Amino acid sequence: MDRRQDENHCPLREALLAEQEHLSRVYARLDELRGHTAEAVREVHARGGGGGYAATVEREVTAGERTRRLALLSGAEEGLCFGRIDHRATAGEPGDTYHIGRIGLRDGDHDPLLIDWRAPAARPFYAATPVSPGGIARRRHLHTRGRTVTGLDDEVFDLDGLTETDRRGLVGEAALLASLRRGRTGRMHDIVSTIQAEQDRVIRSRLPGILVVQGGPGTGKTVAALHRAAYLLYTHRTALRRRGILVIGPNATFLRYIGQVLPGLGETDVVLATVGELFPGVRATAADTPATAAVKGGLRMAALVEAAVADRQRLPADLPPADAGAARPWGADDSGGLRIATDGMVLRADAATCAGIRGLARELGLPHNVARKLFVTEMLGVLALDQARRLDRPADDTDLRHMSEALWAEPEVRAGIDALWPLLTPHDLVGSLLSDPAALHRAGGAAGLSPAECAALARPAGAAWTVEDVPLLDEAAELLGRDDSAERRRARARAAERAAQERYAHGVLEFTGLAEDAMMAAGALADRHADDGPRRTTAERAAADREWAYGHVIVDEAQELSEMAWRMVMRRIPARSLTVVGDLAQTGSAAGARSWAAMLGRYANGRLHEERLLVNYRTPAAIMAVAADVLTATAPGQRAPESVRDDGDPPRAVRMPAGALATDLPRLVRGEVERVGGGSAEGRVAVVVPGSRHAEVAALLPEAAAGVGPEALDAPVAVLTPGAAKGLEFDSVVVVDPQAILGRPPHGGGDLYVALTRATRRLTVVYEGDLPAVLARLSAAAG
Ligand SMILES: Nc1ncnc2c1ncn2[C@@H]1O[C@H](COP(=O)(O)OP(=O)(O)OP(=O)(O)O)[C@@H](O)[C@H]1O
Repeated sequence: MDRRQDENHCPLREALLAEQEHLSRVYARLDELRGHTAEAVREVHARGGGGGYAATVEREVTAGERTRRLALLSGAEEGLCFGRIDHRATAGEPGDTYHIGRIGLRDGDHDPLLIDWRAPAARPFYAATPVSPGGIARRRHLHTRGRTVTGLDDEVFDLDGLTETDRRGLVGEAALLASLRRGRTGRMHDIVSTIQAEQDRVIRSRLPGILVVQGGPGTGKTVAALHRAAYLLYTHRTALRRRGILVIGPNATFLRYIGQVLPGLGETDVVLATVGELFPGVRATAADTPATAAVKGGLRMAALVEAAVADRQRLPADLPPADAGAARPWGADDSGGLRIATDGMVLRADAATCAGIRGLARELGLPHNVARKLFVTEMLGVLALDQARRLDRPADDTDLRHMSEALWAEPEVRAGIDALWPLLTPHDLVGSLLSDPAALHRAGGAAGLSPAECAALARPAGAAWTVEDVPLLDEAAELLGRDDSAERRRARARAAERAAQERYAHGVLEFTGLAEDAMMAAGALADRHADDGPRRTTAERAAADREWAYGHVIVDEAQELSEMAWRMVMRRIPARSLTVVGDLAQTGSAAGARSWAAMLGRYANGRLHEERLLVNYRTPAAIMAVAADVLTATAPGQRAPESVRDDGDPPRAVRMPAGALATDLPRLVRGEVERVGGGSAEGRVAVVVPGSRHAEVAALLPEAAAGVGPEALDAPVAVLTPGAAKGLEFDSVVVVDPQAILGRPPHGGGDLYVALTRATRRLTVVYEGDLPAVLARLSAAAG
């Protein structure tokens, strides 16, 4: 707080009055624009449904734009204006003053009333520091409740006569700290009014290339990444609205935790997904064991899947024998050729011919299912020729083509050729590979896997997909491709029609004046009319399409992604425009990252840029000191962030013998609920337990949300494993059995570090026997 501010001092009252006057003008303008826009939406709907295609398109463009605008204006009520910057006076001329807010507004004369926080003119509000004020004389934070100004918080940058130390002391932390001390609600909030300079650098980084944001727990990586999405959509609206932004998070709970931030900022063209959901049609949530995950996440799996595809392109001699007693009309003959009994005769293709056709099809370098077309055509040609010979019937090319077609209609012929080069789905290929130890060893051998590694991959047929399987499915889809020639013929016809529609849409955009706005690209508009199906947003279309190329991808908790997962993610973003946020000290997955360069360098083409966030905004210093000890002991190369908060209660350790857990733990947890929230919606408690004890502890706390699903965010108490707690935060955290958490391979130290750093106010560690040595600071505290 500016030290000149004091309740009895006139300048403050005057300043409050002046700000109130401005805020009232801003809200009056907002109301006015809402009224106009609502009226405009009503007007376009009132035009009715007549007028044919042209009128429908025009109506839809206009209605869509106006509705979007109305939603933006309606969503900007709370905290609409939160700051102001005063530029330095120059040559006797007063400097410009701008008010900063959630959206941009101009008055009736088009003069700016409010600058959107993402606009270049707002940048100094976030970037100015006492050392480099960037032409700013003062930054003011406005505190408001509803439409009333309740307080001011000034940082003065050109106050002569202050020492450097005094200037640093002026940095207005009041607004930030007030925001950080609020109780947690189970939902992340936006931070537009208090973005810090180091975070602002991340948010406004250039669009192209891979930006890695490495930062310890609570440094605002997630929240900065989400604001970056909003900033990019604002700054590169045309390109990104069309292609959308994909945000990848670690689990459904986390996605729900962050889910309100972007809509809260007025942005909806964003797909939120976990790695387990990136393959359309599969929603994997189960995880493999660390040993299996370590093998499955490695890049050699790409070679393994490739070898598995090649293994399904067989020669007759490779075909598995028919089951005992089940005679098959097709199979290998004595010399390794193909024999097919059909329509009263036996047709043959010798071994060398089959090998030659397979070689030809492979040489095409096309995906398996696409190259199959050539394999089938050639094999049918050979069989048709054999048939003609056996019938002693001369046949020209036209006859042979007809005979081939007739043969393809015979089930035995189809089955015989399918056995050599089957049409495969990714599900067939990966499912049958993992449940067939012999096939695993063949493909594994070709990919350089040891027998033990192949054995680690094996599992029963029909097992549910795991998160680690999803990149394999994606890899398989890539290698298998689709035989889409018929589809392509239809697409060519549609494309011609669409080109005509796009030309028409251009006309509509110009006519309605929206072309200028660039909010609606003609292509996107034409897309919406290209089929008769339900109208879908960019986000919906992108989520359903495996081959969708996004405009930007944000990956949170990125340290958990394996090499194979990154391969899959990179297919979604051929332009390689990514924001990757994570903390190498928190890696829990056996196949996760140990170095960003090692994980991502191969995709970056020299454009890998790393930013570091070093200040922890979540965890009070006393709790962070406990976590830092764990980090030092278990990951000596990593550095814990500095806490900005020194409030909160002293962390404590509570010894609870096994026999007392059933009565004492529920009592302790109830006490925490009372302390942090008194039963109100604000104030939340997490009990973090090792995976091996989750069920046992959850059973002791029946009122808690024990699932790992999003419902964990709705109850006042959640029982979570360290993995499920990743990225979340709670007012009070109770860590049960730290020794077992520490002991879990491969990254028990990282897991305990994650668990301890979820707390915003209170930390309790419940242990049996002796407290682990890495938590010695706690026993001193308890003593
Ligand atoms: N500038 C800021 N103003 C207000 N709150 C902030 C700011 N920066 C971060 N926070 C708050 O700090 C908390 C931690 O932020 P966030 O979850 O983004 O950290 P993180 O680096 O992703 O942590 P972790 O690695 O533990 O997942 C959140 O409650 C966030 O809202």
